[in-house]
Amino acid sequence: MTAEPDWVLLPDLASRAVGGGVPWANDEFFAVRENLVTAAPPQFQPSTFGAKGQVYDGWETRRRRIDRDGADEAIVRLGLPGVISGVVVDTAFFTGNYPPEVSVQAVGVDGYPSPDELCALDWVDLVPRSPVSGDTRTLFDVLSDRRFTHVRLRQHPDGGVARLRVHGTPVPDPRVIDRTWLDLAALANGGMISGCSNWFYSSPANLISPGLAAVMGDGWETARRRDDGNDWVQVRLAGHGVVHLAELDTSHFKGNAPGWVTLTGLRADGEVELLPRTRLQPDTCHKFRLEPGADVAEVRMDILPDGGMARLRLWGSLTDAGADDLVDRFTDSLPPGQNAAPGWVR
Ligand SMILES: NC(=O)NC(NC(N)=O)C(=O)[O-]
Repeated sequence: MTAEPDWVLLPDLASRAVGGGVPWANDEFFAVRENLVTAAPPQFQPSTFGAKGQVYDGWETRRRRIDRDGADEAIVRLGLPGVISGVVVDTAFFTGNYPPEVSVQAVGVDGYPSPDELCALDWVDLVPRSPVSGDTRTLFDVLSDRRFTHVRLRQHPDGGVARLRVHGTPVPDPRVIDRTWLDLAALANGGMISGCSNWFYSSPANLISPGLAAVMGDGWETARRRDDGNDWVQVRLAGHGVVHLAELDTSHFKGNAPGWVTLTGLRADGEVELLPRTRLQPDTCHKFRLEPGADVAEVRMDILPDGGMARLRLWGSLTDAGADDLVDRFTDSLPPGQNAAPGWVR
């Protein structure tokens, strides 16, 4: 098996789990476009026929009879706009009906465009027209430092794709962030997982995803440890900030919540204790007020000894340097010539 690129560990910016959607497709005769961004892996049961044909967990168009050199297309709205490092086109279970070729384009747009307005925009090529196989995940590297809000998948000429995964780094819009009180860990605010001891069952990015976890699989869960160590996860905050309140949510982890937790701030000049060893209860959202102290850019959560957690929220404020950094990340990812100097919401 060949190793996958590091970017597959970056969050899926298109996933429904982070608010992604599919506002438009030119055709979805056999299977609806929304399946493209379903967070769960695709499933298939043979010989399940609905009114239109075999049921597929993906987006599937009809067989073209005119314009057989044309393409079918679907537009995906990223739940987390950001810089894209790679896309995965997954044709799982599409065997006699996958597209021989796909291409992917993207656009970065302000506001809330309608499907008609999106179709009329100038799209940038991310993946040129490229071959794919049936029932296969095909990974495409993307080289761009621009912030995109929407992605368009084209199937040449028609067929079915189970999932489109768009991996990258969220770049929040500072004009709609309150720098005096925000969740410094949240993906939506520019927080990122920067290290993790173990993600056997589920991804640590779930910890800092939007909303509540609906089931245990929506959180982060490690394998059972059989040594004397402990599991941990590290979060690079939205920017340098001071954390005032930690929200540690063990919802759905009933027989496998950690026994205890600590929070440690990581600074260039060493470590600072944010939360001393504290007992946790299963299936409970804990809120702990922290002594506001040193500003930190990264926080490590140690769970003792192992287990799982649904969400980690670190509420606080950005320092001036942290706020400047967030604005720079946004302006640096705008297209050339577009130098919006965003004002802060206070
Ligand atoms: N057996 C099929 O999958 N046939 C067709 N697709 C569906 N969904 O029935 C087709 O023509 O691609």
